[in-house]
Amino acid sequence: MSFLYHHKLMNLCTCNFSGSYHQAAVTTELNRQFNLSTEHGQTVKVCEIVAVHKTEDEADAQARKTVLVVFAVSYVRRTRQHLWRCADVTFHCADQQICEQWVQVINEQLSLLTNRPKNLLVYINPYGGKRRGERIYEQKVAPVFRQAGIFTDVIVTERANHARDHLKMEANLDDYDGVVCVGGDGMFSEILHGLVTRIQTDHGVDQNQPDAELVPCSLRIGIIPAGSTDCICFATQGTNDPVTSALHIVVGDSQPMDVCSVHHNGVFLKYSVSLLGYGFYGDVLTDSERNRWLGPARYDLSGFKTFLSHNYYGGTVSFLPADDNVGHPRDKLQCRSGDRGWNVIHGKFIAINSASMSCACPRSPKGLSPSAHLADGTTDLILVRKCSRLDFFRHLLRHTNNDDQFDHWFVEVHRVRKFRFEPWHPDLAPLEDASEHPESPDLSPISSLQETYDDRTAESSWNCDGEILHHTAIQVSVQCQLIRLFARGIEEQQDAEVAV
Ligand SMILES: Nc1ncnc2c1ncn2[C@@H]1O[C@H](COP(=O)(O)OP(=O)(O)OP(=O)(O)O)[C@@H](O)[C@H]1O
Ligand SMILES: CCCCCCCCCCCCC/C=C/[C@@H](O)[C@H](CO)NC(=O)CCCCC
Ligand SMILES: [Ca+2]
Repeated sequence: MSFLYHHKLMNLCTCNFSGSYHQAAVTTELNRQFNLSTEHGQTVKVCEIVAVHKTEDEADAQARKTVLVVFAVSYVRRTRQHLWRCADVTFHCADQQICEQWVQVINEQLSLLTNRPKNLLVYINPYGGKRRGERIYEQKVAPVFRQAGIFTDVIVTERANHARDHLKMEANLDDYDGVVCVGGDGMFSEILHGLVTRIQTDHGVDQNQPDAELVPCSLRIGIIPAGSTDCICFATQGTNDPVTSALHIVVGDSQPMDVCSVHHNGVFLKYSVSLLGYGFYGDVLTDSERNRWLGPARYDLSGFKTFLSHNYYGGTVSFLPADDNVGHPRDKLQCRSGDRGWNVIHGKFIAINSASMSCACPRSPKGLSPSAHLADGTTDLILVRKCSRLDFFRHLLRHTNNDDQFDHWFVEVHRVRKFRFEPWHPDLAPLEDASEHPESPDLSPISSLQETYDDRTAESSWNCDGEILHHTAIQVSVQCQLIRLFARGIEEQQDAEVAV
């Protein structure tokens, strides 16, 4: 369709619109993004149109005692805090033919947007979060997909790992443009494992090889949040709202994302995209699994209990820093036993967290590592050393306000490509904890093995995106941009339009 033809059609339209609601003053761009603008100064990009359809405005026709031809454009309207809504703008015109031409042209323009999915495979976890997955999908998401003309095959899972196994072994992936997960981070993890494992199997890649070059997934994943934390959704969209997610899927957004592969002695354990946490977050998760019946509140209860128990764990962390992070001013680390770029730290830690994305969620809107990037091939390794309860409380509190949670003597953060962790075993424990912070008043160097023996026998577990890992000694490697989501990262707030 040529620019001239557009232009002619638009002129015709401006002449013929009745203008009762919105005048159609139209501007054009050559790159498929011709805009519809209303008298309110609002602009609708074609790439943000959900659907267009002819309708009848009977009430208005009766009031005016005339037959009006009407077409409605449903489009993405940005409201507050990254929320997207589907809004309608209605155009009236007296001429049936012009109206049909408009609908046809807009539909033609939409069909040129090849990034939009047409067929989706949807998995719903009916037991995630507050057990509202099915209702959320039927009431809020399915109508948006229907409106956008997207075909769906829907599977409501019957057991844990149903979705993972179906993707791994049964699903005919060629039939779909994407997979949609209705649930929380645990459900996302199932989809991730099913999809990544299937692709590697199809390409003959052995996931047990920590250095294997994994094949990226061509299918994008959409997340309809219906879980307890929904951190992957929140951190990639800025909100955990089902309609917003559905609209990001409809417009065909694409956000590449890093995935960490976790191995134990050369055996593949799990993938992680958000948090790998040993100590505090591992203990919170272990305790919370006993109280699943409490729903999302289980994390608050277990968080409180774990905070009170104030455990710390001995271990050795080794990591390979990302190139551009060498010499970071916040880096309090002096390289000890460097081995081809690896740094080694022995210590006692309240928490060891690896955040491959910000991990923003409603509990902590800026997340565990606010400036972590989604697709840069790195993960932020946060080491929280043994400190007083009050200090740890201050650190936690800073996740909820604007203060810098890394600005404590007992916290250090490194942007890394790989890391390893080895818990201390009594027979292997070093004689001295060489990495204790010298400025710390309550951390005098430990001189006797006996004094620390009890600490060193205790082990925590790893929280891997909300799942417990059954090994504590792990090797982690970031796989740059292994998957893509139907998301676009968090938009700058000034780009958002306020509702008219
Ligand atoms: N039909 C099912 N019956 C029981 N468990 C299921 C079923 N389908 C999926 N699961 C499991 O439920 C677990 C929790 O699901 P989900 O992540 O959706 O919710 P959540 O744990 O409440 O939220 P979050 O992970 O965001 O904290 C997942 O580990 C998933 O494997
Ligand atoms: C004094 C008030 C202090 C409040 C401090 C709050 C700090 C919250 C940081 C939240 C970080 C969430 C990281 C995301 C982890 C998810 O992969 C995982 C699965 O859904 N959720 C949890 O493990 C659940 C983790 C829940 C932790 C409480
Ligand atoms: Ca990253």
